[in-house]
Amino acid sequence: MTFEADTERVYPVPDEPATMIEATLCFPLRDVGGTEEVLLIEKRRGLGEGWYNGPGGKLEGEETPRECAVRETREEVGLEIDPADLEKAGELEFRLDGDRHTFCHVFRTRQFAGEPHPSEEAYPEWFAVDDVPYDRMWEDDRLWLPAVLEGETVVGEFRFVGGKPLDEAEFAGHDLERDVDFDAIGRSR
Ligand SMILES: CNc1ncnc2c1ncn2[C@@H]1O[C@H](COP(=O)(O)OP(=O)(O)OP(=O)(O)O)[C@@H](O)[C@H]1O
Repeated sequence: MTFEADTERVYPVPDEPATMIEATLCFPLRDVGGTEEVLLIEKRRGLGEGWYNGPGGKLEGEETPRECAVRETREEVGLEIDPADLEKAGELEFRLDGDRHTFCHVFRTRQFAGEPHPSEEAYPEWFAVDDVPYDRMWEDDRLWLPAVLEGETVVGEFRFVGGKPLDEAEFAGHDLERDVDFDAIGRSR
């Protein structure tokens, strides 16, 4: 539920459902003999099944986005990350038929321990950053992920239409801002 303040009272905005999902994506990066690589997962179940994405998922309980990204990366591919080593790289809002559907915090890191291994939910695979399989990913990824992999920051809104589920909806438009200083606006958590 979101609220809008006027001078006298605070009231709910009727067209914003209370069900918006808050989620994370995490992109581990490494250098192999001068080639920059990113760890993606092939999602084996749930939303976006069969597509590549970063490790990630929905916030649970009282955890912060950073804690969620660490937990999801551990659960999905077995890498251990210190939350302080995650760099906030983006905030993405996915809208479905005009309603806010998912708000996603994007992180990247070069510091992690362990070797990625498959889980029930995900099959991990390293890709050169200039050979990312955008044709097997969410349609919006090609619009913001290249910037994230180049070390930039992004804030974007991506609009889908055509009813649920989100991964069967049609991509209809977007707005994207680059070079956002998340520390300066107090949004690096
Ligand atoms: C619309 N365009 C999109 N583009 C890129 N990424 C998108 C996305 N829409 C959702 N995502 C991400 O997909 C993951 C699903 O979350 P995830 O918790 O794995 O969902 P799933 O339905 O499988 O639920 P479980 O928690 O496994 O039960 C989560 O990181 C979320 O940010």
